[in-house]
Amino acid sequence: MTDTTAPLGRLPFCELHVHIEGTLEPATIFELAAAKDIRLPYADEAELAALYDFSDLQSFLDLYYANMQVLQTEDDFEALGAAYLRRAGAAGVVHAEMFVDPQAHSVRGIPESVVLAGLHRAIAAVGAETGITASIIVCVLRDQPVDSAERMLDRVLESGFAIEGIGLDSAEVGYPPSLFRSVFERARAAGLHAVAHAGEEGPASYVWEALDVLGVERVDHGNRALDDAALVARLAADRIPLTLCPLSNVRLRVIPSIAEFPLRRMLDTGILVTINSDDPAYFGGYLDDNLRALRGAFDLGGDVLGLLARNSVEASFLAPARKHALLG
Ligand code: HPA
Ligand SMILES: [Zn+2]
Repeated sequence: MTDTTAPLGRLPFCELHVHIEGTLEPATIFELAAAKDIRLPYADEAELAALYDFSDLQSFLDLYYANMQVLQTEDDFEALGAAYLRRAGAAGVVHAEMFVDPQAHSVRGIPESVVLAGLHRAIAAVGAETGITASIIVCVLRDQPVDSAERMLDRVLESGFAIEGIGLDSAEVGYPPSLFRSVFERARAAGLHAVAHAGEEGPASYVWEALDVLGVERVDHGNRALDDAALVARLAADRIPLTLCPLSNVRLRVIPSIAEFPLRRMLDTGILVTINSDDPAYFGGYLDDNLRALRGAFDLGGDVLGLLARNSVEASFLAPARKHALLG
């Protein structure tokens, strides 16, 4: 019998694909709404939870953006970030690179500086408490105009807050990465790392564009890369990591069930794959829950878990000395 109770064990994992707004738990949505006198369109948590039955990425995004209305102040973003970091740290995550969607907040009148100040307070507070480290990757909403992304980047850079990188997320099909060439060029010139969601619902050609037009160093999801042998060879040869998200793939119907998650195929190609939670409050679990689901489905041995932990460290943007210390 495989022991599925302690999936992270003592292995040091980095989480590289988690949307901080996707850690907003139903109970917190109701608490924040009550505190602010916001009328939610659901009577209680059970009615909200019943909506977490998604048919595709867009059906999830509609709820994800609607629920963000309860996030308004620096304190709200601090509490959101702190709750995630405590939860992740308790499961054994030693470092997290957290996505945030500034345009989803600025459109509601909440400046980038408020969002970033709250998240930085959370990183400092929980870091001091537990030793976990974290950084922030600001994501461009690819279904919004390029001009909106340019202004978001301007304001993030002007804010002076430390930012690890730029990413690309939201509705994928119909919004190829190449639309955002100029934004990514400026971000990389400003010293930011670059990543992008590609090949979750969109085709392998979007993964090529993310690499060759945006210059990304990691691809988020990237499942559809398996459709293209030349792309697989490129990802493996250049050691471009994929940040895979098993429970997300099941809940957004990218795959029919966890048993179809292409972990073995991915590992066999030699691509540097990592396991992540994406939007844990929406998709049924945090990083440890994702690993537990994989262990339940695939009878993974300690060797594979060890490899996934090492890959997560290698794929992170941590300084070489810290990587070395974590890799032992
Ligand atoms: O899984 C996702 N895909 C694209 N955009 C997102 N924004 C939050 N989660 C996701
Ligand atoms: Zn994602």
